[in-house]
Amino acid sequence: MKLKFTKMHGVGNDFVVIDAISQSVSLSPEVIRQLADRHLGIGFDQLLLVERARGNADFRYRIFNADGGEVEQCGNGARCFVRFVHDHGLTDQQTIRVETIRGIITPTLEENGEITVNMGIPRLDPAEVPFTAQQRALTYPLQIDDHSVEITVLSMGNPHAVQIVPDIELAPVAGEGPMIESHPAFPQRVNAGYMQIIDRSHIRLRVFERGAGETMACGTGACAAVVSGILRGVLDNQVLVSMRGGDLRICWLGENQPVWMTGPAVTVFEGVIDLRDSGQRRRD
Ligand SMILES: N[C@@H](CCC[C@H](N)C(=O)O)C(=O)O
Repeated sequence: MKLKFTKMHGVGNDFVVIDAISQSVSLSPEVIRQLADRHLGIGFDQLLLVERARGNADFRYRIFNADGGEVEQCGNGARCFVRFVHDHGLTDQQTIRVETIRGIITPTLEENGEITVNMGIPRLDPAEVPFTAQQRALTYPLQIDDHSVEITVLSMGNPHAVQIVPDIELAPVAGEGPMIESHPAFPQRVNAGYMQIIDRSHIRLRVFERGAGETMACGTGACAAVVSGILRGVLDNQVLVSMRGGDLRICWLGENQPVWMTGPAVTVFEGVIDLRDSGQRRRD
């Protein structure tokens, strides 16, 4: 079966986006893992499926990590989704309503080509993350091997654990990130964020993503880090988040308010892949 796809990125977080409205698409987790392989497949952090809405939204949007698991939310993916449906003539609306597993998001294509997304209200109750703490707290100690880290835990539709570090370049993202990601306190695993405060309106951020490893940028991670910094009293309401792949602008006015994210989305190339060949790309 031949499948048309578009390779895109949002500040370096890369995607394969597939129109599942005009093509019939059924991808097992194993095929997604093969396609995600950067040597034997196409290579991506996440795969996005553009589908017809089931309710009264304009589209449905499904997100799969490179490990083949379906997840609830993806900030950089939401911006690429908007660029994709516009470039492919699937809509001419500036603001579109998109169904995700965790409800509807409403991204807007701005005049300058950037995309602003209402990412929804952050969930701070541990049970909603999910996180095993009994009560809500500003930060929680998390025991990792022989040391403990102080994390803020919240859901942006997907789970995040954010810690403040003095220097992002020295943060133990590769060594510690996987241990936080699969810590038993997070029954559905978690995205592990490391934030360096530059000043009250600027942070640097690295994220070890659940199901994908460290990425060049994480949109929901940027939202979670800013919410964490505002709750801790070290950030203002509007923050520039600098990641290895580029910058996002995040705005949050406080509890029970949605988080707003603005940034670019870029198409890299269009392609066609023959899924009948994908079994031969396996390493095992
Ligand atoms: N890169 C994304 C987040 C993708 C999902 C995440 N890895 C998860 O498992 O929750 C973003 O830009 O938000």
